[in-house]
Amino acid sequence: MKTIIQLNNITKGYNDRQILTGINIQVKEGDFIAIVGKSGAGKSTLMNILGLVEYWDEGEYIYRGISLKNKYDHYKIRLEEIGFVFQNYNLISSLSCRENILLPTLYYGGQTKELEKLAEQLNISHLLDTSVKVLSGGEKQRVGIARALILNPKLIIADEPTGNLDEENKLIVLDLLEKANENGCSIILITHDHLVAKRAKVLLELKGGKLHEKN
Ligand SMILES: Nc1ncnc2c1ncn2[C@@H]1O[C@H](COP(=O)(O)OP(=O)(O)OP(=O)(O)O)[C@@H](O)[C@H]1O
Repeated sequence: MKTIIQLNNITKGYNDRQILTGINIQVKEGDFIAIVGKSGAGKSTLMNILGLVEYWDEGEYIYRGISLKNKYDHYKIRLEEIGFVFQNYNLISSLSCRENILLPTLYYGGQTKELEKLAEQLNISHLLDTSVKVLSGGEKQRVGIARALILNPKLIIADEPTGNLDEENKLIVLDLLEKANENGCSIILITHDHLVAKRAKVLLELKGGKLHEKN
């Protein structure tokens, strides 16, 4: 399988405090990677760097064989290749589900997934014209996943996607991520939940600013 992202010895600190001390990871096509680690270990920081929303200090970020320049906005890769899912959903509450899902397409004239079909797969067709304000957590996260998938990303980066969900909705969201993975989308997620971690193909722990394989 082809490598999408490779990080070599990536470091990151805030105010002289080193958070990531040497991150090495390869994200390949078809991967489903879970990252666990204590609170404050730097998991979100790592995800933000992987998703090109935050800069790194030292080390190399290689995207599909090309070494990316630090301190440069790689918005095109972020927009066209990566879908984000968040624990607190990050939906715009004044908009409907349909409008939220279509947000990434406003800046992009390329190939999008058919909204109706996607909504059907995620079982939110009946909610498309409803305000996201009135949705349950599980429904909100399904809208969040639809928004992440609308531009056919190659990679989904999910920061605690099931953290706010009850058991039933957790399983629904996990099944949806697994289905996206079967359809060729690589997944990398952070979780505190061992059940979620077990469903991933690769489990890594962030500890002491480095990633360690965990079985
Ligand atoms: N923008 C920032 N400026 C200063 N410090 C920051 C910033 N972002 C994160 N930190 C610090 O970096 C450390 C790692 O934060 P991060 O959110 O990556 O951890 P985490 O492993 O995701 O934690 P949690 O599981 O609690 O969400 C924390 O001590 C945090 O306070």
